[in-house]
Amino acid sequence: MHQPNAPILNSFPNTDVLVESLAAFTIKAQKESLDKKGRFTVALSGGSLPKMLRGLIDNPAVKWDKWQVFYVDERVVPHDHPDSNHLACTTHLFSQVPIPAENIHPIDASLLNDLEELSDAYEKELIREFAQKDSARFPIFDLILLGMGPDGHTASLFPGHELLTEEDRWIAYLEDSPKPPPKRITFTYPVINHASRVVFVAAGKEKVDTLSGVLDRPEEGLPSARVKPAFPGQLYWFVDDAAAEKTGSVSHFAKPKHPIVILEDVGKIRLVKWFTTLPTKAKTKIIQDVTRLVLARRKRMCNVIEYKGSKIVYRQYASLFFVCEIGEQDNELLTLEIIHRYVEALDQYFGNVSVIQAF
Ligand SMILES: O=C(O)[C@H](O)[C@@H](O)[C@H](O)[C@H](O)COP(=O)(O)O
Repeated sequence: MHQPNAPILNSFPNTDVLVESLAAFTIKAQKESLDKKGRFTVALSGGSLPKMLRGLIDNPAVKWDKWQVFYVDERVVPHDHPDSNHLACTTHLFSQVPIPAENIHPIDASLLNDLEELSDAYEKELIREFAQKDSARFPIFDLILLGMGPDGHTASLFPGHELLTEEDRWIAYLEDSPKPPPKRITFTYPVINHASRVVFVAAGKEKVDTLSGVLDRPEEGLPSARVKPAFPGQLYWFVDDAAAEKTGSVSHFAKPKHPIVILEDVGKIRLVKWFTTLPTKAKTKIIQDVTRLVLARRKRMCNVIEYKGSKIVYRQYASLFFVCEIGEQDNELLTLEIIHRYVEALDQYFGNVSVIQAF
């Protein structure tokens, strides 16, 4: 039996870039699912997540009529209650896009007084969608989007709660949620961990310690660290740099002191990521120098160029050059490896990274 795939961590300088990348990722997942089976099954969380999906609004690539949307967890309140996750998703997303109402699956608001019936009814709603199509024992969602609370909870699975060990039910309920409101229903781990893709979205410095705990010390068993989609499922993290600040898993890659540049062979800059604050003039000069030096290289030449007390390390992939400026003491072979890993990660999202349009 295969071990679960290692999580893929993406850290972005701010939420706007995160939102854009999350939308691109979702559209790619949608395409893969539609190509395979003509529909796209998605589960959404509450909290800050609905707002993070704004990159999908006005995006012609989204085939809303093919989406079937469920809620990872829901607070047991009427649909128009300010605590309702369905209301949050409707306000921030569904009311602004052409999704057919029947493709959205909220809880049955007539059952709010009976949590057992409410969760059973939601489980049946899932069964109607998934049974005989994707799965028998557990549904296989194409995409589950999760948030993470500062205590490490995800969905409505809280630290130390008995639901962390639920193995049979698809949907469980709780009446003692530490995060208000106390009454909720939630996907269980078997459902989350059977998905094809699970994405955590976490931004802000209040998540920094928890994120480091979840990624660097998963053995501590925080609820978010228990999300490990079964092979071939894949777990992704979309976070901002503020949340990733202490995470060892990215520090070697996402925190170099110098820029990373993606340059097209015709001299066009495709992407620049700075890790230091410099005046615009100085940045422009560095980019001009890097472009000139790299494009003047012939194929067989060494991939390292000395540059004003630092080193420029580059690798060419088809028409794209991936360039890093590193310090004199930094290891160029390691940098070449890091570039390669970066290209592999990009490949996973966008397909062939040599296809310029992907950027
Ligand atoms: O209904 C809920 O409360 C959520 O589904 C919950 O699991 C949420 O995703 C996290 O608490 C993160 O919330 P933030 O993104 O607001 O921090």
